[in-house]
Amino acid sequence: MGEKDEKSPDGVKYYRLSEIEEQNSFKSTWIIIHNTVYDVTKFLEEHPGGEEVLREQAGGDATESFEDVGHSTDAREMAKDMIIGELHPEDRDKIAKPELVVYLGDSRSGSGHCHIAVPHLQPRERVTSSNLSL
Ligand code: HEM
Repeated sequence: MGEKDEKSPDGVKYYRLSEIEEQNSFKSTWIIIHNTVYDVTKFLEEHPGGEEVLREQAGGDATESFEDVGHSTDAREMAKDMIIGELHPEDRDKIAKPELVVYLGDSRSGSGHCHIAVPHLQPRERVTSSNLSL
């Protein structure tokens, strides 16, 4: 069945983003965290953070919200049981967001801002005032 049955060399199931986006209902709720696909349908009611926050991310990329909460090691272990596969490599760019947007005011133009998006920085490499030299 073509793309739907694609597997990586080590047998991991790949899902296309379009398939994942359809799993956003009570019957089936999938979320993506770090390109891994989780089926959280049965976990919704048990989630200590509530089912609403998971629903909001249903069918899409929840990496940022998941990391913003600072989930415990226990939570990460729990999540492993819900893994059903991975986001297809060709679709990964579609959910990649710039990690940092720098706003530089330009007093000469007077018209406001210069936006520089810096893509593909991993969270642990997030630029802070201590390692950013302007
Ligand atoms: C498979 C995915 C997930 C698992 C297994 C999981 C599990 C947990 C667990 C065990 C806790 C209790 C605190 C801790 O141990 O860190 C928790 C708290 C929380 N989770 Fe998740 N979570 C998941 C995804 C998410 C996502 C995607 C969001 C946001 C959209 C989220 C939002 C929260 C919030 C806000 C709390 C804090 C509740 C509080 O401190 O009162 N979680 N989660």
